[in-house]
Amino acid sequence: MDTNYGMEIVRATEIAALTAARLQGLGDHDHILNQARKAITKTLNRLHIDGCLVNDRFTQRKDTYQLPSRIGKGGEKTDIMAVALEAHRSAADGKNNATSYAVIAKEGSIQSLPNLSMYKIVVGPRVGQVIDINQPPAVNVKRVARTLRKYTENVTVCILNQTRHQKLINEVRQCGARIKLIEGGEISGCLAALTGEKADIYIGYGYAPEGALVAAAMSCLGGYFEGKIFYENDRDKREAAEHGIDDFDKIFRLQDLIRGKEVAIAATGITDGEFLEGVRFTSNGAITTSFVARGESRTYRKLETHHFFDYKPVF
Ligand SMILES: O=P(O)(O)OC[C@H]1O[C@](O)(COP(=O)(O)O)[C@@H](O)[C@@H]1O
Repeated sequence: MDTNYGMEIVRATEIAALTAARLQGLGDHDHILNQARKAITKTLNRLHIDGCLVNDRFTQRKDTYQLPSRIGKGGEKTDIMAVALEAHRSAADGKNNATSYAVIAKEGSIQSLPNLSMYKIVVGPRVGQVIDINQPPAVNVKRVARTLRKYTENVTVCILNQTRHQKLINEVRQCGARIKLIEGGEISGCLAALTGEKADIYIGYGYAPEGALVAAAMSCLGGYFEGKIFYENDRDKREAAEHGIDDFDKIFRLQDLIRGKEVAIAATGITDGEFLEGVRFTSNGAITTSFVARGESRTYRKLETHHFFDYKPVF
């Protein structure tokens, strides 16, 4: 891509984060999600791109504001993913881990995925390709421990707090590793494992489209990912086939989800999370924490942005 779009899309995640943070804790799940989606759309639409929206989990969901299928003012053809507000229930309930994400990539390079569950294992570049999704969690945790030269007891496994993860949680407990249980926001849990700052490995079910976003981050930061779509019935398989998926046992890895290095990702924290701090309001504005990364250069920026509402009339 001709432009470093990372610095452009971070403005959109910042605006979505500021918008959502204003509604944090008010308890209205749909409203906060819709407002964040409107805000990110407005800013992304100012970009000089002809962006094709892919992997929006809320497409066709009734009562949810719909992002347009083409984004931008026109220009370079790109793919674009926008998760205006991940963990919207957490944000509406005033809980942790709500984050805004956007990804821009060369046209046709992002795999379109069905709106189905995906089991994922994510590790950072210091761990690399030692994991195997077909092995039990304890085996993978022990491989991570060995590679990082840590005692298993000192390995931190990030898991979403869901009832269907109880077996996983028990197995990890039995092997002695530490657990970081998060209430929502699997992407931020995966990114925590990628950077290795707050977790060493992420394991568990989430949505398939989120897998592509994690893969985009991995194209920029390194790391290793394996994901398997969970099919409950033939209808799920037909849905996957519409996205060009015909191998229903396929293990998805980075190169299956993001083709090439021409990708940029931005994220801004809304509530405090595993990966980024949430929005902090001040007497005259707010401070946001974001990260921006680009696949081609692997440059990774962490930004603290000071917003002054006197000069941002929309707030
Ligand atoms: O519990 P479920 O329905 O499998 O949902 C898992 C999903 O929930 C989340 O934690 C939060 O989802 P939302 O962004 O829709 O609020 C995602 O990160 C994750 O993919």
